Amino acid sequence: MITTENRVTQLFEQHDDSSKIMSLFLTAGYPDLQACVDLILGFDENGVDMVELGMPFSDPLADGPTIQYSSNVAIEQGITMKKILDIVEQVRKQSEIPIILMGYINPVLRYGAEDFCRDAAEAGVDGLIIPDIPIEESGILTEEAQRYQLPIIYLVAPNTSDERMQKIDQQSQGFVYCVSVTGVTGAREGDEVAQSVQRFIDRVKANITNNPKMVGFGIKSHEDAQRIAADMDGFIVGSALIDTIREHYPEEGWKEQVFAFVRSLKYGTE
Ligand SMILES: O=P(O)(O)OC[C@@H](O)[C@@H](O)c1c[nH]c2ccccc12
Repeated sequence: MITTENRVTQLFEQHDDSSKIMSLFLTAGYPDLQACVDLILGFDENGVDMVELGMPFSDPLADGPTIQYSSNVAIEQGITMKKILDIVEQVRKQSEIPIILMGYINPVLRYGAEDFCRDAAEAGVDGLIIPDIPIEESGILTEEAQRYQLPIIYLVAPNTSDERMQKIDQQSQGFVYCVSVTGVTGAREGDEVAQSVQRFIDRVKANITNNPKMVGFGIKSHEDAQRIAADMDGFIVGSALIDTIREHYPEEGWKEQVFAFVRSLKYGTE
């Protein structure tokens, strides 16, 4: 159990039902280090409730082309674990927005599980999502995460059985990440996501009763989000955000373009 109040826990406790919680996934160090800090600070002022900061990895098995692209940009510019934690530290000087680190286990173990959890907690990280550790293998991180009061958030997907969803719900802390489609990340065309997703959402509702539920994958507009997250606590957008950054960076006024997109995701077109 996480004992002291954590920013993620607080977010869900204090949130009223008037709107869905919006979490954005941004690759750490994309489009460059300083811009990444500026974006997160701006998110806080433009309706974003939580940030998933992606730790770039050279072999990202679940990432679609957009996120792979942003990871490659960050890696080419020399992103490291230390620099990722620096980003969080910089943000924490000015903002209390909940930040979750998301990435693969390999770089975490290379850094050292204990050192990683300690440094992450000290920098002001509020939780971890490590998609490639299943609950059965979470022992490599749980004790350390617990020691530094870092919730570990687990994922469910359409191919997760009812029974397994219940197990994951028992172990997950903070919320459960509901991946709405099987396959890699990325904005999908038309109604593809909404149509296939309802059965999954119904199973999520029946089996995940302990934790708040966030839904992600393929959401690219306010309308998508309202439809897909109707029965969820909130939604996560990654690729559509990164595509928007890619479209405008570094032209003049690029950040304002990105923030306008972010507001439209949360509130609809102004
Ligand atoms: O990009 P999308 O389709 O908007 O979905 C978010 C997703 O990319 C982000 O949360 C994520 C990035 N890498 C992942 C690996 C596994 C699960 C989820 C993720």
